[in-house]
Amino acid sequence: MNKVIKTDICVIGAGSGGLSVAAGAVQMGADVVLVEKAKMGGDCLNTGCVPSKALLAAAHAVQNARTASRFGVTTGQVEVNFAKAMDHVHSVISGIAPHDSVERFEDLGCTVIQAEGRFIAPDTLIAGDTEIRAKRFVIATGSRAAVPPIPGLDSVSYFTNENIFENRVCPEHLIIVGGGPIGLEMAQAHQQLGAKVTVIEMMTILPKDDPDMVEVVRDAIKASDITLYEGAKTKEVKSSGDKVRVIIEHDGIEITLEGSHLLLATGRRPNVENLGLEQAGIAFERTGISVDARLRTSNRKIFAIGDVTGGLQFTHMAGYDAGIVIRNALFKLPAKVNYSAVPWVTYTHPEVAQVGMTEATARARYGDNIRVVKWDYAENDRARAEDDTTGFIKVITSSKGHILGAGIVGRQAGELIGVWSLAISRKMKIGAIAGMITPYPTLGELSKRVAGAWYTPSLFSEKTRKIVRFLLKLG
Ligand SMILES: Cc1cc2nc3c(=O)[nH]c(=O)nc-3n(C[C@H](O)[C@H](O)[C@H](O)COP(=O)(O)OP(=O)(O)OC[C@H]3O[C@@H](n4cnc5c(N)ncnc54)[C@H](O)[C@@H]3O)c2cc1C
Ligand SMILES: NC(=O)c1ccc[n+]([C@@H]2O[C@H](COP(=O)([O-])OP(=O)(O)OC[C@H]3O[C@@H](n4cnc5c(N)ncnc54)[C@H](O)[C@@H]3O)[C@@H](O)[C@H]2O)c1
Repeated sequence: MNKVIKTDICVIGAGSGGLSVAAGAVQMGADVVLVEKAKMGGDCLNTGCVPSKALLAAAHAVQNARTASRFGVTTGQVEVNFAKAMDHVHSVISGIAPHDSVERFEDLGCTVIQAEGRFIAPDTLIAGDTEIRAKRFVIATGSRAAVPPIPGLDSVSYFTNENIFENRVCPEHLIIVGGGPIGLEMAQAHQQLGAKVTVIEMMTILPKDDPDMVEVVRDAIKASDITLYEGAKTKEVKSSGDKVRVIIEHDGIEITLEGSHLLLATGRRPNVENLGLEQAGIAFERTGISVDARLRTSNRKIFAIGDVTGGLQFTHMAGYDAGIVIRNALFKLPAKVNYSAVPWVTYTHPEVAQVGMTEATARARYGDNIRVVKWDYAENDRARAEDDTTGFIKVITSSKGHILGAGIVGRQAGELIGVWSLAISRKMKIGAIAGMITPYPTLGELSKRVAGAWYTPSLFSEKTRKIVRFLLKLG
């Protein structure tokens, strides 16, 4: 006989999205049941953002040591203990884990059930031996690595984001299929930690980003000894003793690569299986659960948020979605998502950050009725002081100066994009950024200078000179 719980909100999945809804809802007075079948914290904490950025931090430490001689610092031979780098990764995860733990959520007042959730009716979920009847459900079951249909893949062992952070031996030669954010972040991390790395991308790397910015990353990757094949077809994978062979076709030529390890970083699949979506009357597609602008599924009492909806798959988006659901489910407000000011960052060196429209999107929508301004890192004194002048900031505005989008490629691009997110979400004009006082010398001055560049043609024009000369004559 199943135990029956009646509750206000039942959240399925304790990752970035589910935890945000549960924590918010319970602290605002709702009865909340949280169902998680694996580790609390989901992908971001255990197999995504946190371990990848921690590994990159270790890799950057190595790179800084290797290149310190340009500052007159002698380090001697730089040695990497790969297992200790992974210890760092896991200590960061352990440090954050209490915040996402069962104990914390139970202390907040949630009922946490550690089992797989599956709908058996439009208003009932079963998890272990508990039947949960909720006024509202929130599906936040995330996504997993997509495994492409490459012949031979089932005969070799390979990494995905789910197991690569368990590896404690530096790969001799890591072959990565996929040149998106996961592929490139892992490529640089492993290359800097001492592995030989090859990336195979079927189209172009970072296909969702501005090609001008991607060009800067491509140059950096090629300069760093990572071998990159773009427009390459992965035809077959074979094992060869303790090695893996990957046969690709590139520029009409067949190439056999031999590596010690293989990583698949070829996109994501939403976790929609075994959820009983049909029993709950929830429509879904291969790309994810279909939702309206209020994040309601086709069963209006059930919401879906984060990666499982197949939209922009970022932790901050799952968190944003959670806020929309809380307003709808708890406060009965018809809050709708607005994705016009969503930033994203790929943490390569140089970093790539984007918010709002890219130049291509803006041109597709407004034709030539836009303005594009750029400013180089090479013109920034702080970037010079730190001997890291690669990159630029690019801002796209309407002809009247409304900010439509901004992209930054270079050092700390991710830290710099925030001001542009705020500007776009608050519908600011470029003058607001140009008028801002930024401390000297900071990379933040890049934003002010690019905004200033918007005014340069009119500010230093013959017309302005005539007006100034006239006014000065008045005494
Ligand atoms: C390598 C990597 C690096 C990344 N780096 C970044 C980054 O730097 N910045 C960024 O913003 N994003 C990053 N992401 C993306 C980010 O991790 C995801 O967008 C985010 O975790 C999505 O949150 P979510 O709540 O939708 O899903 P998840 O965090 O995946 O949580 C879903 C949870 O649901 C559980 N679950 C699934 N099915 C059931 C079920 N039937 N019953 C019970 N529980 C279930 C799962 O076990 C999981 O814990 C990265 C992803 C990867 C893979
Ligand atoms: N810094 C970040 O915020 C960050 C970092 C990592 C991941 N993520 C999130 O996770 C998602 C997944 O990352 P991802 O890099 O796996 O996916 P992705 O979809 O962004 O990129 C996958 C890449 O693999 C290529 N590809 C697909 N099949 C291939 C094949 N058979 N052979 C060669 N190339 C192939 C695609 O053309 C694409 O360029 C991202 O879109 C993002 O939402 C974010």
